[in-house]
Amino acid sequence: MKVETTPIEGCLLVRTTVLQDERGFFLETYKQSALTEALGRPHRFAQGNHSRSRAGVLRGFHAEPWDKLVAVASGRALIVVADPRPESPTFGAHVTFELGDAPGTRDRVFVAAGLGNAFYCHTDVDYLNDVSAEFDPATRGGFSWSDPFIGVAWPTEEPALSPKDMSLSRLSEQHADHPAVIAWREGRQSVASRLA
Ligand SMILES: Cc1cn([C@H]2C[C@H](O)[C@@H](COP(=O)(O)OP(=O)(O)O[C@H]3O[C@@H](C)C(=O)[C@@H](O)[C@H]3O)O2)c(=O)[nH]c1=O
Repeated sequence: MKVETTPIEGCLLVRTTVLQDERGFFLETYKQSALTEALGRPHRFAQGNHSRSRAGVLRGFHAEPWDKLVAVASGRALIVVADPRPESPTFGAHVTFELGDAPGTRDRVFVAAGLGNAFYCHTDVDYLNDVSAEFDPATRGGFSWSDPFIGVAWPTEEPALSPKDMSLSRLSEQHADHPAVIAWREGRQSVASRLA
């Protein structure tokens, strides 16, 4: 298992090694020591979640005050992690991963508390996530999947969304006075350049 950093601090790619044999495969889903070393801080998981979605569903962006380790157990999904932390040098930027059945991978994505994540289902999808705190609806945050300030190249402009996700406001509205939002609005700086 190899844990790789990404341009967004707190978003890690947990590269798994898939061991195939005549029965199928085996893989380790995470190792506390490898994650702790890559994160530079201790972590623990307190709850496990499993959702099933049909093809064309998009869930997110959800920004929650707990760490998450996400995976696609079956089907294939586009996983997107965006940075809504106003003090972060990568505020508004995003990274993407294709997880699940080939051409996706069996890797996992670690999403630190405070980041936002979303996924789009290319097929029917079983999505797993371990989280570092028990669910508390009062502390959940989120922002719109379709904010041009974030600029995700989603596979469709008309995904199936929950009413809650449909009603989320844009990050660029939540932080309308942020210098990066102003620069983007005035056409002076693209958000993608914040990853450089
Ligand atoms: C997240 C969660 C939801 N629920 C309930 C609330 C609601 O009645 C039902 C469905 O909730 P939601 O519509 O918010 O579920 P969903 O949109 O699937 O939320 C998930 O989105 C993806 C992107 C993630 O990464 C997850 O961590 C989680 O935020 O399940 C729990 O009971 N426990 C939980 O931990």
